[in-house]
Amino acid sequence: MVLVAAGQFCAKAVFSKNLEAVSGIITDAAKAGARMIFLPEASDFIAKADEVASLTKPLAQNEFVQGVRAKAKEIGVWVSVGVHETSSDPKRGFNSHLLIDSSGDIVSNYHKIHLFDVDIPGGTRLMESGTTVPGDKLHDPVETPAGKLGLLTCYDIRFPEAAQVLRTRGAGMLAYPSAFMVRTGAAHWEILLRSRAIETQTYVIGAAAVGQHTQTRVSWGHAMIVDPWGTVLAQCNDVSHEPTFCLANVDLDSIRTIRVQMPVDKQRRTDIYPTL
Ligand SMILES: O=C(O)CNC(=O)[C@H](CS)NC(=O)CCC(=O)C(=O)O
Repeated sequence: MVLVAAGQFCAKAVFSKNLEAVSGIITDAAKAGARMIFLPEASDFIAKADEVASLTKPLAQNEFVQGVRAKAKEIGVWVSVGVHETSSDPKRGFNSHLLIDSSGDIVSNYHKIHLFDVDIPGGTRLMESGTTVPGDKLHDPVETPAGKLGLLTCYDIRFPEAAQVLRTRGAGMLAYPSAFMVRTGAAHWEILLRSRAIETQTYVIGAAAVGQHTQTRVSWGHAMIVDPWGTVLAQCNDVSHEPTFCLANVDLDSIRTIRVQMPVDKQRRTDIYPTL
């Protein structure tokens, strides 16, 4: 059994404030026994669309990233965290999901492949591709203290193929650092996390941004940890938008048991539909 934490807080446009918030989450979750701490998408900052390009930095010059790496090393925990990162396009950066080990080293850096370009009349309009370059690959799952972890991000959760590919490559746990809209979050967030967990028979960790980031930007929160049976083991509430986290145990034996009892991965009809 390995205790892990899913964090929730409200990032704003100031890196140092966001670093303070996640440092508190990392310290307190580690004190509670967590060995891996998952933080939301865009934890370094969430700002108005026209401010994103000027705030986005190379990882080496991002004081938020350097601060989280130092904290992970100081406390001796692994951290998954979403941040912005410059690309070769001066106007648009990557939406990066970093996995940092307990030495403070970045052991994987996944660039979100599905961008949130959505226009719901009377609801959400957000064009992520205006500020972001899509990634072009999925990375192999990484061996961590809580087993093999596959990295995805937020809107990627609507594309079950990506989860399935990581499961096929050995993932026992999938992390989706997120900043879901309130409207889509209320309707879909928990169902999507639980669906991916049930289909892939993996733990699914949804660290989540919460609350009012800018005048027009609000996130749903409800950070949660789901087990391979689809049970919500832990979740943060949306009553307070203060930095917080929820905790649950990852049990590698339970993954094995469920996969033996219901061997969906061996029962795919790839004679009828394509292998991913
Ligand atoms: O770029 C940033 O600052 C942070 N990125 C995000 O918040 C991204 C892109 S706008 N949000 C989502 O993907 C929400 C998905 C969602 O809400 C859904 O799938 O329903």
